[in-house]
Amino acid sequence: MTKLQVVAAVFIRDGNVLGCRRAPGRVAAGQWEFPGGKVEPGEDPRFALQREVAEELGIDVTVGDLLDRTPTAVGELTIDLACYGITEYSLEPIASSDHDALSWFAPEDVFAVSWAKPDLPMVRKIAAWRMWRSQNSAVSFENVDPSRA
Ligand SMILES: Nc1nc2c([nH]c(=O)n2[C@H]2C[C@H](O)[C@@H](COP(=O)(O)OP(=O)(O)OP(=O)(O)O)O2)c(=O)[nH]1
Repeated sequence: MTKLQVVAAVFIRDGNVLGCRRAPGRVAAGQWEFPGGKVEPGEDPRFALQREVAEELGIDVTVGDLLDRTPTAVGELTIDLACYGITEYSLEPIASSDHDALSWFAPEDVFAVSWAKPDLPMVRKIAAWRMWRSQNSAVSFENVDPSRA
């Protein structure tokens, strides 16, 4: 089975998380995911994520912690998806070359849309951040502890 190493960016703004809808004509069009893409052979995953985000969203980011890494079988492929928190970004993401919609989701609203299957472990963690936020005034990377999700 072919394994694809894919990296994805979890942006947080005011406690909301950025989701992107794959544009018509792309693999898995219409599904929601995080910005990112495939790691090239021999490439550092964090560097790959910076490169993909720059290509797709046209912005520079600082890549923080690995929040989730789960391999998922999708047809004949295994998607080895690693999701990293983005700690700083040069500009607000507003448009993407690969997506036809960008939206910020509160943790309690993440399941309002249909996510790509490999993204579900990360999305479940985000949904669990609601409990964490209810004990704290705001969610941010400074006070989200991924081990609690
Ligand atoms: N970018 C991204 N891809 C994801 C996610 N979840 C998921 O299953 N995928 C899948 C879709 C694709 O099969 C693969 C990544 O492909 P891509 O098309 O985004 O990557 P890329 O920009 O490097 O590809 P390409 O257009 O250069 O061929 O991983 C996700 O959250 N973000």
